[in-house]
Amino acid sequence: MNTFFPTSLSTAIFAATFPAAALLIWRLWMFTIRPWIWPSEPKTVPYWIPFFGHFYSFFSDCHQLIDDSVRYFADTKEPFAFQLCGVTIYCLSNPEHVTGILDGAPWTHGMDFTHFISEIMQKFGVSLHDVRRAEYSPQPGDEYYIEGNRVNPKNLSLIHFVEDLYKRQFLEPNNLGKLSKVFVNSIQRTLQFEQLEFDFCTKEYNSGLYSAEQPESRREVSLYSLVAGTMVEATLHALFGPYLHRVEPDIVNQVIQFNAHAWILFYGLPDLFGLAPVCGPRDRIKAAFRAFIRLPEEQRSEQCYAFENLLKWMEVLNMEEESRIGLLFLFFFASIANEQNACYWFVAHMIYDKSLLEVATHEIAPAWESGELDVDFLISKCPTLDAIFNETLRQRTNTFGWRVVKEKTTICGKLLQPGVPVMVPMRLLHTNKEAWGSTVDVFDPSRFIRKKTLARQPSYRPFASGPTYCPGRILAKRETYAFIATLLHRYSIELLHDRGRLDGKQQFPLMEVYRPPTGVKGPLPGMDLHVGLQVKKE
Ligand code: HEM
Repeated sequence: MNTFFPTSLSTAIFAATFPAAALLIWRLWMFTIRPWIWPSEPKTVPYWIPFFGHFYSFFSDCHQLIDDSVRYFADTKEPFAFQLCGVTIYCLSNPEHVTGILDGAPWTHGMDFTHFISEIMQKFGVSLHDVRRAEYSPQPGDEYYIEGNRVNPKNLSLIHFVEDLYKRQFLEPNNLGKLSKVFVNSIQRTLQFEQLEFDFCTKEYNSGLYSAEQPESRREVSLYSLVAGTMVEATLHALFGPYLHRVEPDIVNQVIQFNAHAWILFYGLPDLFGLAPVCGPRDRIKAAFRAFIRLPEEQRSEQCYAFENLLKWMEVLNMEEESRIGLLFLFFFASIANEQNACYWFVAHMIYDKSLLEVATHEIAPAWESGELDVDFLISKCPTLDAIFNETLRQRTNTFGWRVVKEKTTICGKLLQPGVPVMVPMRLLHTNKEAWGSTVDVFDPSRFIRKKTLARQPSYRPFASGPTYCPGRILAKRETYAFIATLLHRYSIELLHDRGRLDGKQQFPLMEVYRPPTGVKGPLPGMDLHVGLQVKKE
C-alpha cells in the first residue's frame, strides 16, 4: 500500500499531535463544556498544565493572578476557583463577600478558621496526633476535663484555649498593660544613641548603603533594619523575657529572616532537604524555644502571662516536646507577622513627607511632658498619627484570610463545596474604588481626617473583624506609636541624599508583593530608605 508519509514519520506526527489534541479537548471540557453543564460550580480560571494548574503564577505574582482572573471573568463578582497542584481553592472577587466572611456574616455558615489553624499547626511542627487532640473539646469524665481547672477554667479544646489566651493576654487591661510596658521599655533601650552602633541597623540591608564615618552624635541607618530590629527585639522581650537572647544571641536577625521566608512554610512548599531559606532561621529559632521550654518554670519568671499558661496546659496534656515548640512558635509568629512591616511603612511615609513629619512631631510633644512617654496620650489624643496609621494599614494590609467551607454555601449563585479552602483577599476591600474614590491609589492620610467614619466602613478591615478580629490590634497601635514618638523625641531625622537620582531624593520603596503573603509585607529586596539620625540637644 502506498503511504503518503513513511510509517516512522506518521508515528512521530501522531506522537506530537495526540498530546496537543488531548490537551485541547481537556481544556475545552474543563473550561467551556463543564461550566456550561454545571453553571452553579464556581468557574475555574483556565490553565494549561493539568494538576500543576496555577502553581507558577500563584507563587511568582499572586496578586497579579487574582487581578487577571477578575478581569478574565469580566468582574462578575462571583467566586472563582484556582488549581494548585491538584488542590482546588476558591477565591472571592467581591469586596462585600470579603467583608461578610471576615465579619462572620450568617450567610457564610461559619466558614471554618479552626481547620486552617490545624493545618498551620502541623506546618510549624505540631504532630498530627497532637493536632487531633488540640481540636478535641474535653467532655465531663474525660482524662483532661478537670473540675476547678485553674489554667483552662472553661475546659476548652487546646485550639480554643489558645484563642482565649490571646484575648486574655492582649486585651485584658492588666495583662496588656504589663506587656506593653516591657515592650515600650525595650524600644526606648534600643533607640538610645549608643545602641545604634549595633550592627542591626547600621550594616547593609539588601545591598543598601551605609557610611561608617559618622560624626559624634549622628548615625546613618537603614530604616528597615532600624524598625524591624527594634520591634522584633521588643516583641521577644515582652513575650519571652531575656531568655532567648541568652541561648541564641542572633535571635532578632533569625526572626527577621524567618519572617521574610515564612511563606515557604506557610504555603507548604518543599523544604528542599533543608536548603530552602526558611529552614535555617526556623531551626535556630526552634532550638532557642527548646532551650526556653526546658528551663524550670521558676527560671522563666519574666515570660509573659500567655506563655506561662500555655506551657502549663501543654504540660498537663503531656504533649510531645516538638509539638509544644511548634505551638509556641505559631503563637509567636502571629505576634510578629504584621507588626514590624506595618510599623516600617508607617515610619517610612512620615519620614518621606516632611509636612507629615512636622505635624507628627508637634502632635506627640505633649506625650513627653512628664519626662516619661505617655503612651495613653499617643493612642487617644493624636488624630494625625491615627490618620497616618489608618492610611498605612489601608494600603499595606494586602494579605489573604483563609477559611474552609463548612457546609454547602451559595455565594452569587455559585455553590461552594464543604472542605474546600477559600482565599479571602483583603486587598479587594482596601483598593475598592467604590468605597475609596478615584484617589484610592494615593497615600492620603487626610481622607481619614476629612471623614471620621471611614475607619468604620465595611471596606476597611485591616485587623479583620468578627470571630478572628485581631487580638493584637491595641498593642500594635501602642507599639507603633511608641516607636515613632521615641524616635522623633530623640533624633532629628533626614533622608539621605541619593546621588544616583537627578532630584537627589531617594525613591520611595516598593512593597514586595510577588510572594504570597503571610502578613504585611516589607520592601522589595534591594529597596529601603536610608536616613540620618542626629541626636537632639536636651
Ligand atoms: C499592624 C499590625 C497588625 C495587623 C495589620 C494585624 C492583622 C491581623 C488580621 C487581619 C488578623 C485576622 C486574620 C484572619 O481573619 O484570617 C489577625 C489575627 C491575629 N493577630 Fe494580628 N495584626 C497585627 C498585629 C498583631 C500583634 C501585634 C499581635 C500580637 C501581639 C497580633 C496577634 C494576632 C493573633 C493572635 C491573631 C489570630 C486570632 C485568632 O486566631 O482568632 N496581631 N491579625
